[in-house]
Amino acid sequence: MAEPAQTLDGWYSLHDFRAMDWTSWKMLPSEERAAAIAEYRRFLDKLNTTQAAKEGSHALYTIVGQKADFMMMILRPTMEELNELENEFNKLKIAEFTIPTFSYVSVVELGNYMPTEGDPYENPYVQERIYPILPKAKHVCFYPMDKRRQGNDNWYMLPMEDRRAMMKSHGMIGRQYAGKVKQIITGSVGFDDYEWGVTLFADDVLQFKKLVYEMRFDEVSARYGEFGAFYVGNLLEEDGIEKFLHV
Ligand code: VOV
Repeated sequence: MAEPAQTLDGWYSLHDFRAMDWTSWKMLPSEERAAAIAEYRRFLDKLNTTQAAKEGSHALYTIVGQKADFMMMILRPTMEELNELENEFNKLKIAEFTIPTFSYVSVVELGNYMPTEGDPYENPYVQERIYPILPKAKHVCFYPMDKRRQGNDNWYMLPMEDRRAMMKSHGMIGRQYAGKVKQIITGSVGFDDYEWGVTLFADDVLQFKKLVYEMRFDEVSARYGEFGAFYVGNLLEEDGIEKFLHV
């Protein structure tokens, strides 16, 4: 049996994609719409308080294309907290006008392909990576992915040294995008339908295409990567919520 990679696991993650039911939303009297927006903003204020205390993080993006209208990504120390927040959102007035289109449950993960010194959970670099405060980047890109397990191309049958060498090459490509793209890799084996969620943040949306394309030529993606649906979106600042929901 090949040696499994050890993972360092941080905050639990929920990506929640919603479409808006604009027709019903438009039919709501304007004062009720305003009250629903105010209630949603109070919910976001609560998330902001948690984030300021570094007890979790969240991000809000509009989604381009028909797969969804917006996405909330929420990070919390426990799965229970994620579930509570999901239910809390679903009980808000605004949720009555949203249609869930996709969700993804995972946990922020760092592998041991690039070893660190000492107790990794005490390492400030590791802590920053597995308990990340999500950046206010202008754009987000999310997709789930697997490593292939087919015939001769079975990632999980490869010796550790081979996988480590390939992950090193992967990391070298990624490093060229330092300062342009921030990646958060969340592990979802046992939690959701793919093995990882890839969430990328960038101010220049074109960098997603350049990075993902370049990685397609790298062995670990070219030979072993299998991908789910891609979502791309634009930052929804809290003071932009009213404009987004204006009808
Ligand atoms: C922004 C760039 C960037 C950088 C710097 C980067 C670096 C690294 C390093 C150093 C490591 C290994 C250690 C660890 O942290 O686990 C990883 C790990 C991983 N990556 Fe990555 N990755 C990037 C970016 C990046 C992208 C764009 C993708 C999607 C692949 C594609 O083709 O679309 C990806 C995937 C992953 C995955 C699924 C894992 C876990 C694989 C496993 O088998 O465990 N990743 N990644």
